[in-house]
This record gives sequence, C-alpha cells and structure tokens, in this order.
Amino acid sequence: MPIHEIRHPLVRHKIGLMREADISTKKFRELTAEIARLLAYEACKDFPLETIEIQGWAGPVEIEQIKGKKVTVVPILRAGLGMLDGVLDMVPSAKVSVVGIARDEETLQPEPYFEKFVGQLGERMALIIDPMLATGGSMVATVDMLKRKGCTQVRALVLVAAPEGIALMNERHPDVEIFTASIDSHLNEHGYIIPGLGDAGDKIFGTRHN
Ligand SMILES: O=P(O)(O)OC[C@H]1O[C@H](OP(=O)(O)OP(=O)(O)O)[C@H](O)[C@@H]1O
Ligand SMILES: O=c1cc[nH]c(=O)[nH]1
Ligand SMILES: [Mg+2]
Repeated sequence: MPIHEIRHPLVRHKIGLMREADISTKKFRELTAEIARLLAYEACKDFPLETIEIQGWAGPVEIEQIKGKKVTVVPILRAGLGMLDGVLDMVPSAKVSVVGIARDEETLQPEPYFEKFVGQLGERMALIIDPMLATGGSMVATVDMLKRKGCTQVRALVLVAAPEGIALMNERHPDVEIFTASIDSHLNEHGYIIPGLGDAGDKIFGTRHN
C-alpha cells in the first residue's frame, strides 16, 4: 500500500503550527482546512486529462480538462468535517458521502453510528478524510463500508498517521493509498498519536477532552 508523506515545505510548516499545545480553535480549524487543500491537490495528481477545443480570446484554443473523474469525498464524523471545505475547494464538483464513527475510548474499537452514501459508488473514487489515523480502526471500518457498497477506488487523506494505523491499513486494505502531512512516532497507552495533535475532534469542535 503506498503511503505518501507530503514533504512540501508549506505542509511541514503548517503541520508544525498545529502541534502547539494552546492553539486556538480558530487557528486549528484554519490549518486543518489549508492542509486538507494541499493533501487533496496531491491525491488528485494522477487524474486523467483530456484535450478539448474552446473559443479563446484570440480564436479556438485547445485546453486540458479532467476526464470525467467522478469523486465522492467521505468525511468521517466528526473530525473529518474539518477537512471538508478545504477538499471541496480543490474538487468542487465532488459529491459528499458521510460516515459517522466514534472510537470507544476504552477498547479503541470503532463504533459506526451513521452512514449516508451517494449513489453509484462503483463509478466513483472515494476520498476519505479524517485528521487522524491512529490504530486505523475507524479508517478500516470506513473502507469496509465503502467496499460493501461497491466502491473499488479509495484514497485516504489524513493530517497525521501513526505507524500502527498504517500497518493495519496495509494488512486489511493494501489497495488504499494514504496521503498524509506527517507519519508520526507511535501511539501512547490511550491510543493517541505521539507527538500528534491531541484530540482533533475536540479541537475542531471546541469540545473538551476529559
Ligand atoms: O485510528 P483510530 O484509532 O480509529 O482513531 C482515529 C479516529 O479517532 C478520532 O475520532 P473520534 O472517534 O475521537 O471521533 P470524533 O471525530 O467525533 O472526535 C479521529 O478523528 C479518527 O476518526
Ligand atoms: O491522537 C489521536 C488519536 C485519535 N483521535 C484523535 O483525535 N487524536
Ligand atoms: Mg475525537
């Protein structure tokens, strides 16, 4: 499974800013959206193009356009919503499917509570978005759901990925390419990524983690 850690200086800089302990909700949201745009840019870099002719200012001109690529963006509630606007800035005609999964804080197992998929998933590339790939359980569960609905092309965009989550995805869904701003060190005893960002959902929504 290819894992793409985006080493671009803008991405390195922005993910570094997100690690500040007392970052404001506003700043965390803004940086989440900015990095989401850059990850989407990378994740779409091999989309096929076709040449068409249009009327330009000086007469007919050949231009390139993306060749009929159908995309559904799939935010994993809640935290994935923080990346949605940024990704849609880059892929404005994409449809949006939504998956709700809450990780049980004791067992760290994913607990799905909602799903709403757009039609004809077999014809679309799914771009799953979630800031954190920790144990990988939530991402694996989301890919399981998409594949059950007939989706065959899946990519995942995460701000930070832990080696443990990458390994689980590699085992369960080796066909899914992952685009991340950072592969971090490890998970702590509570399943949080170190150094990580803390609780991304709480930071985006302004709730407090106990
Ligand atoms: O890789 P995993 O071990 O499954 O953990 C990662 C998941 O945990 C977080 O969501 P959380 O369940 O806290 O829900 P939230 O987005 O509502 O805060 C995060 O946004 C991922 O979805
Ligand atoms: O580090 C982590 C792990 C799971 N969920 C988060 O929000 N952060
Ligand atoms: Mg959370």
